[in-house]
Amino acid sequence: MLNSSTTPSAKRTALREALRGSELLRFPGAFNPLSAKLVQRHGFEGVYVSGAVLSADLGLPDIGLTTLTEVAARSAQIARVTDLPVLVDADTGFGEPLNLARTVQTLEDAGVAGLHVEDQVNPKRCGHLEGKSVVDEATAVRRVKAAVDARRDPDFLVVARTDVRGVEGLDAAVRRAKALVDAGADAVFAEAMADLAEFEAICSALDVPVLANMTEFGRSDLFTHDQLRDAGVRIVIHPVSLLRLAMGAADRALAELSGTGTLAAQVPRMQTRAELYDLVDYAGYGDFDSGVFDFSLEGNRS
Ligand SMILES: C[C@](O)(C(=O)O)[C@H](CC(=O)O)C(=O)O
Ligand SMILES: [Mg+2]
Repeated sequence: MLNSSTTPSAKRTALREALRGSELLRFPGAFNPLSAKLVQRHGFEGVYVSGAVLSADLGLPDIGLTTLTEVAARSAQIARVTDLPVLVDADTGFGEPLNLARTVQTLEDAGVAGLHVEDQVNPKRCGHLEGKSVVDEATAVRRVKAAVDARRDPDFLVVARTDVRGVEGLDAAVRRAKALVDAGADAVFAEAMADLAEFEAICSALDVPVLANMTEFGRSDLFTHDQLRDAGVRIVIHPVSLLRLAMGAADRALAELSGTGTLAAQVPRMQTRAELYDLVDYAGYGDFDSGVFDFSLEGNRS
């Protein structure tokens, strides 16, 4: 009922603990708090909050237009309803290193377990597109150092994302990643690796966990969890997948409604009222106060 049953600090500690093991941690991207609940229900290890989803949700392109306030507010709403650790896309940190320090503390206050900050030049773009550029090593290192130094909870996870692979190739990406680890990064987000061999190479070159991004319509093939685990990857995100699926379904349904005047044929594909009520735990509210949930769904169409 209401919120997560555990504290932000406990979620961070649990994530640290899980990263000390050897399992692959799977973080689907939630496009709202409700979908985060669904992610937890399906037994995943964490929830990802994607910048691409957050900006698309606001009807904006993913080019660094969203603000820290918007990202923190959405992240807090999502973190509040799940017991899972939440990892947030902090883009380039929302400013200079000092802003990045503030970003870390604001996201700590939002109750999330960690963030990733990338080494792209602002305005940033999707890491799987042409034409992105990266900052020099000193600037990238300063970003990560600022993030690491600013955190007050030592378990808050600072993931350094490097976009160097798509710009200068794998060797340069590995060199950049090593510099970011030396600067204190807890993990490395290896963006836009071309194939599994590249994931293997970067995983074996680093002694911190590596994150893989299985975004659709990107540069990397969609490897399975088994393939990624075997390559040494420790965290996988599916950042935009649920939004793409939901929007695809909404688009098709609207076309059908507009064309036929009814959604009756779509009903079998919908989340049912009972499923929705179960996910938001109406019953728990009824246990707390029987006056709140004293109706039955009997007699409703299923
Ligand atoms: C991971 C990512 O940063 C995101 O915002 O979700 C994007 C995803 C995408 O645009 O497909 C990325 O830059 O890869
Ligand atoms: Mg992003």
